[in-house]
Amino acid sequence: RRATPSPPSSSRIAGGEIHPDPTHLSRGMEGDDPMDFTWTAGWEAACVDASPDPDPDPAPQEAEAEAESMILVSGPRVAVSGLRRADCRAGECVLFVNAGGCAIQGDHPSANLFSSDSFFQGGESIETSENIVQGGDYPSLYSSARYGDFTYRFDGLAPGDYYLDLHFAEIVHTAGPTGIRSFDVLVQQDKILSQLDVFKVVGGNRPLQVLDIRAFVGSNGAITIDFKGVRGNPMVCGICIRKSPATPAAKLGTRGSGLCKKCLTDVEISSPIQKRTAKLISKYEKQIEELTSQCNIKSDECSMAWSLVESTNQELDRLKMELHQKLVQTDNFEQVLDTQTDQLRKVSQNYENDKKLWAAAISNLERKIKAMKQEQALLSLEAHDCAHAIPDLSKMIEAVRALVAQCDDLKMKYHEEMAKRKKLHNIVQETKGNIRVFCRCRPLSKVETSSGYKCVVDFDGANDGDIGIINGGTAKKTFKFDRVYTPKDDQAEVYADASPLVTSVLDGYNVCIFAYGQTGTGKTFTMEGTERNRGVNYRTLEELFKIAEERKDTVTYNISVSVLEVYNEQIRDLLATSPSSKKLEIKQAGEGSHHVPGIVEAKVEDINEVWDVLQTGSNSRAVGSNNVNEHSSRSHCMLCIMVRAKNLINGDCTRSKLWLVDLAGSERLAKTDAQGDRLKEAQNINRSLSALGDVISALASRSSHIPYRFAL
Ligand SMILES: Nc1ncnc2c1ncn2[C@@H]1O[C@H](COP(=O)(O)OP(=O)(O)OP(=O)(O)O)[C@@H](O)[C@H]1O
Repeated sequence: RRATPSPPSSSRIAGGEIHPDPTHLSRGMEGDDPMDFTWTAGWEAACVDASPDPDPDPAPQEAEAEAESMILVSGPRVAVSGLRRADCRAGECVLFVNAGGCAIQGDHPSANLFSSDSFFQGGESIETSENIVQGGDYPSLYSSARYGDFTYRFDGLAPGDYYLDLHFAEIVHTAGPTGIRSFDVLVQQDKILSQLDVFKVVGGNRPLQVLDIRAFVGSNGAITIDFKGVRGNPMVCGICIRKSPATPAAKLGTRGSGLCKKCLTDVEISSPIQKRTAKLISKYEKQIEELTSQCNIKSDECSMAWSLVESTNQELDRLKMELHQKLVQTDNFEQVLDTQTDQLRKVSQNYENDKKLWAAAISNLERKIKAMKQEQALLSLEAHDCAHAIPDLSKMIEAVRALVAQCDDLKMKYHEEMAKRKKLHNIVQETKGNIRVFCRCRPLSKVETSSGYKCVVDFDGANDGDIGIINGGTAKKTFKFDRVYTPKDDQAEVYADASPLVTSVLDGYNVCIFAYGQTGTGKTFTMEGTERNRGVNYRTLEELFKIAEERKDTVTYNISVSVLEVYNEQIRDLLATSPSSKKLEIKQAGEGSHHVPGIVEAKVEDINEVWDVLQTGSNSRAVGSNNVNEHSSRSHCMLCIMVRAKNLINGDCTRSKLWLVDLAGSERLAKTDAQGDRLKEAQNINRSLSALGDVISALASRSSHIPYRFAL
């Protein structure tokens, strides 16, 4: 009958609990001798009765060697037969557990030989009724086993060195095959058996002992034995814990003796086990030698292989470097290629555009050539006709030359005539009088008319230059002028008499036009006028530019303008953008010629610039008010036009000035009721006008002394 691991019958399989025997262990721990267990009596008896196996069946050495190859540590030995009485060393034994089974009594009923299965955790108990071959003196030990993944933990042990004996038998897969079950065994967590395959070593229903496994118990007083399946479940039949004898097992030295670990002396070894151990050692030493020589060969091979690897790595590094350089070169080439591709694309585009343009140009040229050919054909015909007319052409050329000569002669005569005209024009002006006085009477203003004022001027003799002042019904008082303008005469008529003087200025003569009269009589209106009704100033400059334009082929003119104001005998530059601390003064440059050093001379190119200049001057002019005329100016405003002329034919240069003056009001002091600053202003105005009158009188009477200085 074969044992089966599952499902076991309740009577034959116990659950996986820890079942320490407190009685045994407490007694063992409490007593002075830890081996003083009741069940050890059975062992003692067994030892006494022990007798050599009459028919020992020595295990094949191959099987032992096979089992030893699974032992990872030095020291343990293998027995391929069951436990015999002769092997029992009761003096050393602390505990013998019948794994998976119950307690077994020895020859003395009072003492157990093996304790029942306890101290385990996990696994199941199994047993078999089949015969255990080579089962030794206690085959029932191998009829039961703990089966599965399980652990044994033995507590309460005195610290020190112990030996463990493990008893195995394959009682489940008794017919194999090899490798159906293999497992590891760890003692105190150190693996001592690796992939133990009991069937492989001894076959089914045969005992296998692994003896003398060393274990050290520390202060925790415990030994743990872990069984871990590699393939299938592990199983164990018995565990024996033995106290290490006082003299520990010595390492074998020479054949038949061992080296004591404590005293390092040779100890005689005579037991068959020790002999076998020595044999194994010799065998392993040979194997070690062989392995060492193989290892050396392999080391040399490794060394060579390593050198090869190193040289290969160096070559690999070199190749990597080369590859990197090639990649960099490739990148550079790609960039250059991209740039050149772009350039090529642009060139290609330009080429296409140029091609189109050239095609259009060629087409255009072809059309033109065609037209020119037609024209050339016509011209050929005309040329043919002209060839006949060449004699007439020569005559014509002669005639043109004669005309050119005649033109040059006429041109010379024209200039001579122009010079004469200029001279005669100015003689005429002088004949009219170097000093001419015109009188203009303005119309009554609306305020004056609505206030009931009446005109007291008689214009009956106006055409002859006479005006009469009707004075309260008595005989009228008559005054004579070079010309009288009635209120009906407009600005253009007033300017008509000033116009010839402009020609004189451009011919190089100095001219002065000024307006004189009481406040509010129309001086400013006459000289400046308004934007819609321009006065003498604007019209004069307009005429200047007009004549200059007419003469531009023969004379170039350079015209500049200054505007100044005389107020309270102080000169102020009305074109200066910022007030100057320097006092301006009139200097006499020659007889009848004056200038003001430092004054702004604004160069004007056309009449629009002139108007801007006149407006600037007009805005800057000092204006106040008094009770005669609210907007009357109390300063003399003087506009000076400087003309520089260059005759392009004969190179003559002239400089001349035209003064256009708007004098301050000439009313009498008593009539203005002026006081304070206004009185001072009026006094200065009257004094300057009086000096001007003296100059004019002296000029008119051709006096040898002209009192210019007082008038300055
Ligand atoms: N011929 C005219 N026709 C119409 N209105 C005129 C004429 N002359 C002057 N006036 C007007 O008379 C007023 C005074 O003229 P204006 O200011 O020219 O006098 P003024 O002599 O310059 O005075 P002041 O001495 O105070 O400068 C202005 O309103 C002006 O428009």
